[in-house]
Amino acid sequence: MPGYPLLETLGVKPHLLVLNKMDLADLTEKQKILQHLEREGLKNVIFTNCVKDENIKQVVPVVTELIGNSYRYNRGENMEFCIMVIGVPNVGKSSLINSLRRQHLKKGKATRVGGEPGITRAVMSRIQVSEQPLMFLLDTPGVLAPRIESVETGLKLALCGTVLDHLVGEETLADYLLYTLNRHQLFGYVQRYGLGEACDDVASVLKRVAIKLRKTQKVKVLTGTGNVNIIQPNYSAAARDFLRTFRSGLLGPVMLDRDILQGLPTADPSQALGPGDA
Ligand SMILES: Nc1nc2c(ncn2[C@@H]2O[C@H](COP(=O)(O)OP(=O)(O)OP(=O)(O)O)[C@@H](O)[C@H]2O)c(=O)[nH]1
Repeated sequence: MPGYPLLETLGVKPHLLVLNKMDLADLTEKQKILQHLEREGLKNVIFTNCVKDENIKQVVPVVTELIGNSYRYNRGENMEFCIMVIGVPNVGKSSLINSLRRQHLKKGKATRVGGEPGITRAVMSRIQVSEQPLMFLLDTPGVLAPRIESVETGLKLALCGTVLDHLVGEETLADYLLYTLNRHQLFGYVQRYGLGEACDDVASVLKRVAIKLRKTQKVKVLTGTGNVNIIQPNYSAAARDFLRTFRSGLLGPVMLDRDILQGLPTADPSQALGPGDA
């Protein structure tokens, strides 16, 4: 995500950037991502998948080391670690806490998870995630920067489900999704919806999606000679399905911020560009 306004506020505190939902991201250019983040002052980065508990075991040791190396103001002999989980809505903050508990305490859910932004409504009491060291996490409601730097950044955030879809408009988002898939040459949607070939007209794509899902509705049209019933695709339902399919990874992993990485030198020349990265 471009811009880390919280970094200024948190600058003095040790912090770890957890990039979750790694299963949905195209990490072909992982080194470039890390380089870019380092240039922004973010050195401690872990990619995770909280659904499959991937890389979760790295979190506690890294956090322990970071705190160990930091100035322990007001801590005295208190050996407890209390850490705040901060991030945009729907990024997986609650899932991270639950995953850490599964890994370290063999305990399940402590905090509610949901597929929509805004599931966590209030700062909850601290939740234990590790015994040795004794570590507590505070789940917080998702936050977005008060000002989004550009319309495109806003659309990327919306595509990731950080705002409720209807606030942007499902069809607008579906249009941006189609544009993104075509730009990244991710043509999985062509076969999935039986389109025959890539298409940049969102209405045509949504029509196919609606027909495939049988999401069509009868509409009465008044003509000069009387009423006629016509079958119309349910574009909203089709747009919702298109977005859901993308967000579950079925249209392939994507790196939405690829444009930001372009122009950065590739650290490892053996890292060939993947299909769609031309
Ligand atoms: N594919 C994938 N989905 C994930 C991952 N982590 C969480 N999710 C899903 O993302 C959705 C949001 O997860 P939450 O943990 O509720 O996110 P949150 O950041 O706490 O959300 P808010 O409370 O709205 O701020 C849920 O449907 C999770 O199952 C992941 O690593 N990969």
